Amino acid sequence: MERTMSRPVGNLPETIHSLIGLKYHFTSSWVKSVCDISKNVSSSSEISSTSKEEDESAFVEVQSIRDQLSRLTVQVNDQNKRRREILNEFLDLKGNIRVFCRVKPLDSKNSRAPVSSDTRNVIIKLTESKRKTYNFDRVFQPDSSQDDVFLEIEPVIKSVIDGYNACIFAYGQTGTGKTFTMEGLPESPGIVPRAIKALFKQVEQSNHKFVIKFSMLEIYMGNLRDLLVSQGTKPISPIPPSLLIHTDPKGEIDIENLVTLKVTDSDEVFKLYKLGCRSRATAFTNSNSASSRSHCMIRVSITCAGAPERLRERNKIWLVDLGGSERVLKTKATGRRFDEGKAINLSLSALGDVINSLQRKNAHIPYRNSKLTQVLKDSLGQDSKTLMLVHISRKEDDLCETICSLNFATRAKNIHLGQDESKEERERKETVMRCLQNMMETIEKERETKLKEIRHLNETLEKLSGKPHVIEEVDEIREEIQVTPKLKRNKSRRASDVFSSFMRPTASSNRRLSGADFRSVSNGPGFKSRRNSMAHFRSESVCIRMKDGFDSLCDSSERSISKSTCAISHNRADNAATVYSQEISECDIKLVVCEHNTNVNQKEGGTEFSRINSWLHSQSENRSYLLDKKLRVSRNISWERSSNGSKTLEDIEESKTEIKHPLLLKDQFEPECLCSAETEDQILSKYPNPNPNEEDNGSLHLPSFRYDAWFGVDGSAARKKDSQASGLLLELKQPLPNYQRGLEFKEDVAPPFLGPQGILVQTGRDYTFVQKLEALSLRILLGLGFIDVGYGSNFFNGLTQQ
Ligand SMILES: Nc1ncnc2c1ncn2[C@@H]1O[C@H](COP(=O)(O)OP(=O)(O)OP(=O)(O)O)[C@@H](O)[C@H]1O
Repeated sequence: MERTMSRPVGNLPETIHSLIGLKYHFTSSWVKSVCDISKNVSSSSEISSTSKEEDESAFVEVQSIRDQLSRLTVQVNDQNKRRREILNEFLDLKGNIRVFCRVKPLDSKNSRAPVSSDTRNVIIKLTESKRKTYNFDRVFQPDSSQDDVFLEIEPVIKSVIDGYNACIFAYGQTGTGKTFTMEGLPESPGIVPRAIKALFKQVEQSNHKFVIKFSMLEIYMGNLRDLLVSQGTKPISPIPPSLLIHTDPKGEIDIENLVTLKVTDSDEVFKLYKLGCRSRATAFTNSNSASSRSHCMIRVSITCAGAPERLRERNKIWLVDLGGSERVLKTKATGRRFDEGKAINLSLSALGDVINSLQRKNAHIPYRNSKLTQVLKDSLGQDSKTLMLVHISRKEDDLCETICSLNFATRAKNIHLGQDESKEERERKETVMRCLQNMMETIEKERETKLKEIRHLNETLEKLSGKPHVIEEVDEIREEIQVTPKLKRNKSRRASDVFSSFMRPTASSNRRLSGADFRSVSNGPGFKSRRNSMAHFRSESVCIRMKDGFDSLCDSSERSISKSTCAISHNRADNAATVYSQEISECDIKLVVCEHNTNVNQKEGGTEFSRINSWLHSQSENRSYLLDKKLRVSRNISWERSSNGSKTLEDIEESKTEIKHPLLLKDQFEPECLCSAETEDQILSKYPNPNPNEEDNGSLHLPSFRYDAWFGVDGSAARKKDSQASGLLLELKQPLPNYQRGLEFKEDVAPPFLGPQGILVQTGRDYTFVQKLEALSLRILLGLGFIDVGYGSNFFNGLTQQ
């Protein structure tokens, strides 16, 4: 009853009515309350009859504005929908996969140019009497400006606002202007800055709230690299989590662990873009002084909820500056440059195959043949808008490459057109397109007027009611940074706590599953002191460069995607120039430390490892190999590369500069710790700073050691009785042939190793493999994965005590 009395006067009739409806409850208190209400009516109306009128008129006004706003919003949404349909029709006529050609101006006027062009054709003069014509959706002449190019791109950007996925990429021989077209120069910005600006402008003009996110990566030698994450070059540099490509149930592609930043304006994007560009792999080549050695890919993701006119709630556009196609014979590239060129050409050819299959509407589209096409899978084909800009040179010297590029482009172009159109057909199409374009412009103008009206009404509404007309925000608006791990690490309860030791994830899979590791390690508590800096080591997964040797050891052409280094330290997140795994093939290494008694018996050790090995081999998914290794620590040998040091140790050499106080490995860790279930902090607390006078400056002290190692389960290697033994689990993405399973070191493979302990492999590819494996294991030891490695002592006890 109290509540009824306190209601506004306007509710009185309603209140009385409701009370009358409850006649059987008539009581003296009811009568009293009615009297109170009546009193309230008279006193209120006497006191504020004027303000009541004002309130009422304001209320009516607010109500009417709200009605207008709703009406206008519905109209704008209808217009958006209509515009989307027209734009789509327009783009369909143009072709969902469109191919443009841009001809680079000649460097010198005297150069002979066997290439000429008009707005749709490129004509190649093969001989005096023979010409070949290639036609395109549009040809940009040498004097075309960046404006001209962007004018053709703009409709695609609009369709991105409408919810379509899109992909714009620059293809062509190295040095023909791909980066110029995509990135441009400060005085003549290219597609990327213009597209970003256009996107934000469209978003501003829209009546919906959009969430825009930015990511940038490159595909270098077949591996994905996040360009927004600083890539360490040294063993102690942070490990960026591996980028893994996933397809969700809707068929959308997501890249696990890729840093995705929410951006609110184009300036933010440009800053990130600059940052990403700094990490790109470029190099001097014969054709271009700053040649891109990778495919640089920018992803702008757009989310907009509650916009029924959009095709989908979440979509994206990829802006790709492809690595230059090149003939290695011509570039005379050798070594790494050669390998880079080879990797670029392979993926470009895979891209060509995909586009060709899409154009032909083949049942099978070979997306899986390269990382590039896997990443772009949902942005190529179907309703996605694809634009390829083929770049060519007019130089006579480049004629061969020009023809190759034109042939590639023609393959891509043929798809939607089937055969070349007749002149009439083309003219008819152009008339329709012009008509559609006019319709679009009219709609856009009307929409702009309505949006202005909405803005004005919103301001009035805000003045009257103090509240703007609310557009619902999407959840993600509040999201600042999104890294996309498949599973987030549960800090309070780890998987390894829950599962029996056999089922625990391996260190490597932990790393994969915890994309946020990188950040959480850096920021987490307990990582403050310098001595604790060892705690940041996460040598859970290490990649090994497996050049030619490993390639041919593996049967399949599919490569591992894992990459990266061996250790992580939060205070070492330097911006060093990027050097990273260079070769296509890699293998993922997991460190498993096995408990042995000090006086390890060769026979026992062998049996134990064989058992573990056979268990691992039975896990066909893992393709894991256990490599038995004997670890020996010596005080006298510093961490130096010897004069006859092997080339394969160059990575290790890099770490030299980081060593300030050589320590003994065993001073820092004891074998039992290596398989202990203790946390990193617990382990580290046992190892105080050996030099307490020294200031705790957060620097990393690497152990200096040499070790005496052998791999293999055949037991042929001699062992020193007093050595501590431990085990390494090497998980290869590709199985090694059976005969390769037992591997041992050769004496002079890689100082500072001791040896020889058994010479099984002396020359050739196997030798290279072993060399690299050895270098790798040393790196692992440097990072020493004593932290949660997934397989603890229980695991081994469980196996060996059977
Ligand atoms: N249309 C153009 N107008 C003016 N300069 C151009 C044009 N195209 C390219 N250039 C210039 O040519 C040089 C090489 O261009 P760019 O680096 O963009 O080539 P690229 O195709 O990206 O090469 P790579 O594949 O090796 O990275 C640059 O100095 C660039 O400014």
